[in-house]
Amino acid sequence: MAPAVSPLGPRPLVFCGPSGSGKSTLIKQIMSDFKGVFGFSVSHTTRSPRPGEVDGKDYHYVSREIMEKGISNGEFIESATFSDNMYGTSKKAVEDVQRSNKICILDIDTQGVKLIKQTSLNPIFIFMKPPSMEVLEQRLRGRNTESEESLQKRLLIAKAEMEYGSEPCNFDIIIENDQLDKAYQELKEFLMPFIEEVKN
Ligand SMILES: Nc1ncnc2c1ncn2[C@@H]1O[C@H](COP(=O)(O)OP(=O)(O)OP(=O)(O)O)[C@@H](O)[C@H]1O
Ligand SMILES: Nc1nc2c(ncn2[C@@H]2O[C@H](COP(=O)(O)O)[C@@H](O)[C@H]2O)c(=O)[nH]1
Repeated sequence: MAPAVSPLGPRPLVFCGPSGSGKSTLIKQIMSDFKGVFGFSVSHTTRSPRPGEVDGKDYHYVSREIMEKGISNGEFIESATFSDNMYGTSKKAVEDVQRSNKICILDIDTQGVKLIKQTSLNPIFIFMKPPSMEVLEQRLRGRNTESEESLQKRLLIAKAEMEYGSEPCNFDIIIENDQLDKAYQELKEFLMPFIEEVKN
């Protein structure tokens, strides 16, 4: 049975796309330009924090044991293993944002998207596409957050995610993130009706 999610507040947004496609960059920009409109669903993960990441803001960093316990207690809407680490969206993370009447933003992988589609959350699905696999690799390397092993795993997963992203009807919009400004304008234009609804 699909997990129950309370239909609170505005429709959430699900951002998906290969690691390095620019999801966090665009999410941060839209949240900063429209303060008070969006709230981020802070996921749980078993991966270690990167320099600059803040516990409770970027992720809830937890042990595998805690994560597994939470999942078996039914605390998560969805969860997945991505490149050897566990990630998951707790019901609380989404409900906390929805209760404040903000648009809840989820940043999740394609496994999570498939699971969310089986719930009553009814979000808008946005796929962030890099201009090419070569550019994706350059950007991931440039971010300097991954070991060579992790980078190769992420690039392998990216191929499958690109296929899922390009299948018709899996996403409400596919945004190619080539020039950052252009991708941001496209995102902003798409989201404007939802932003206006929350502001009014
Ligand atoms: N249009 C762009 N042009 C050049 N660099 C970009 C562009 N968009 C994002 N980047 C850079 O690419 C890197 C990856 O972006 P980002 O971290 O936002 O990706 P992500 O999709 O959130 O990745 P992950 O899923 O691993 O968290 C960052 O260093 C970011 O600054
Ligand atoms: N299914 C889920 N995927 C998630 C969640 N939080 C993040 N992610 C995705 O994991 C990868 C890797 O993220 P990173 O921060 O280690 O680079 C990326 O695709 C995220 O979108 C989640 O709660 N559930």
